[in-house]
Amino acid sequence: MDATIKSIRPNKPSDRQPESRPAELDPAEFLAVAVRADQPRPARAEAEAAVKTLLAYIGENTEREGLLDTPRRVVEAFDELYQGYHQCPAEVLDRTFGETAGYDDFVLVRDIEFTSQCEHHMMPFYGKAHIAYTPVERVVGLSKLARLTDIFARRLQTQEHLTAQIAAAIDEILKPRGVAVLIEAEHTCMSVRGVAKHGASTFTSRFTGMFRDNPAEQARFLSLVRGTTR
Ligand SMILES: Nc1nc2c(ncn2[C@@H]2O[C@H](COP(=O)(O)OP(=O)(O)OP(=O)(O)O)[C@@H](O)[C@H]2O)c(=O)[nH]1
Ligand SMILES: [Zn+2]
Repeated sequence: MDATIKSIRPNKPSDRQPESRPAELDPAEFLAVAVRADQPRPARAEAEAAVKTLLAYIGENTEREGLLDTPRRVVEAFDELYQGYHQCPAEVLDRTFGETAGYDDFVLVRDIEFTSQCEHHMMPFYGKAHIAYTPVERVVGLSKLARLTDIFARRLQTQEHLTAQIAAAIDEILKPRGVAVLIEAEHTCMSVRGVAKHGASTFTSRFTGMFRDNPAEQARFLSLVRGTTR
């Protein structure tokens, strides 16, 4: 059985949205730092105690030598995996360059590796993001598209939400002629637990502006992503 989910197809006219940004996306979530400095959060010691509780829950002896430092390590790993809550997408795309010699095609960065955590099970999903945008006069540093991907990936996510947030941030901040984002990923909550299907890939895409309105541009983006130029 082919478990691959493919949601990519050129938009039919009836699919076109008048707004490039989906209504459910709040600019506060894709433009700003997600955790405000004044937001109350549990102390680190409380987080470590919670890890100890989970260890006891699975039946472990929390006092054995090999586990003594585990709560600290887990909380440190969380700090790393979820650092995107403290990072600002708008700042990453802040620096642009104007000397483009009138460049007027889209810019595509393909195969941006990422790891994110699914918000249903807090288990990793990982894969590649492919991002294109068509600049208006100014371009952004290429690495910034990868940095933007990491900011959103290092938060609890669904793949659909991650895809939409990346597109919305680029759309809102750079105001390009269009954005195309395609993400392909494997979800460990689906491969190592639950239905346990290894190798199933999930594809999600978001097109705005000229990519949304012009199926030929979508097709050109998709063929470049697949490595087959037209
Ligand atoms: N749409 C979407 N679903 C996801 C994503 N990550 C995980 N899921 C799914 O979230 C669903 C949660 O379903 P529930 O029935 O509430 O939870 P569950 O009992 O653990 O489901 P199973 O995984 O089927 O065992 C599962 O079908 C997951 O495969 C994602 O990024 N997008
Ligand atoms: Zn999951």
